Amino acid sequence: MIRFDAVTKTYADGTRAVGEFSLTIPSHHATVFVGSSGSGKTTLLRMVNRMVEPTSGSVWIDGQDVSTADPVQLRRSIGYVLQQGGLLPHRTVLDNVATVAILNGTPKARARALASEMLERVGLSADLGRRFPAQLSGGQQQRVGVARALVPDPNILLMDEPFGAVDPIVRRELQNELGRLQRELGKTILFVTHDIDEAFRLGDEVVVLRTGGEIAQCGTPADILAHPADDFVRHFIGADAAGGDHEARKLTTRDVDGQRIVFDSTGRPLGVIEP
Ligand SMILES: Nc1ncnc2c1ncn2[C@@H]1O[C@H](COP(=O)(O)OP(=O)(O)OP(=O)(O)O)[C@@H](O)[C@H]1O
Repeated sequence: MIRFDAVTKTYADGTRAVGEFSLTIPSHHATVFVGSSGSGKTTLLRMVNRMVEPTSGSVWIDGQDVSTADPVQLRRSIGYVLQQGGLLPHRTVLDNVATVAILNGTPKARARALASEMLERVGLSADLGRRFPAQLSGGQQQRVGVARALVPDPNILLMDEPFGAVDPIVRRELQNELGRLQRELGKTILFVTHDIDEAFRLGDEVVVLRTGGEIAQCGTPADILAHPADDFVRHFIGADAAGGDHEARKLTTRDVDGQRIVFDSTGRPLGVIEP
């Protein structure tokens, strides 16, 4: 469980990125922070592994205040996947994936075996492990980023727009794979995106943020779709006919063969909401 307790963040230049933010994130679920650029999503995510220190307030993981944890240990115990993979360019893919396990004290051979297994698990063949990151496609690099984060078997996985830089088809594939992995592994995932469709597809719980890290609405995708809290949320999820940034669409849900399907205004199915 991750708990944000009245955290705020004002950067050195005076930018108030997060007002006062409190939220409990349940274990073994995927929680998605979604909001437009500058709403404070990344700032909040990075408070969890202390890459950003709150100006006031605290973040707790399973009852421990993270400000009392050793930051290096903390970061090694939490998986972190970034938009631009963050892979080490001069190390092979296999070594990239094995690195954190080695740093955590796993013997090299064992770490490499784990890395190889994890590459397969994220849908990459073992022989890709011998390549260097630049010899992979963007989608493959993101899979490597996910594998690398999972090798130390962290309880928590932080994902900051991990699929933002790949084309829509690959993006959809990666989302599906992550959904599958999550069903298998049951990690506590905190995922940041500005894409509401991605948020609804991946989140058990979705937190819609306004500027300053203010929570506009928090709930399951079905709750938010069925009962948007206000005009801001209605607009953000594209459910208002006025459109704005999003293509105008009215979303509806319908139960089909025991599954809850989301449809757009033209009747096109957008996806299935997991029960
Ligand atoms: N190091 C920094 N110094 C000053 N201001 C910052 C810093 N990092 C972020 N900010 C500002 O804080 C606010 C929140 O930024 P943050 O990156 O958390 O938002 P975000 O919702 O993740 O945005 P994006 O989707 O564009 O990544 C923005 O106004 C941003 O310009």
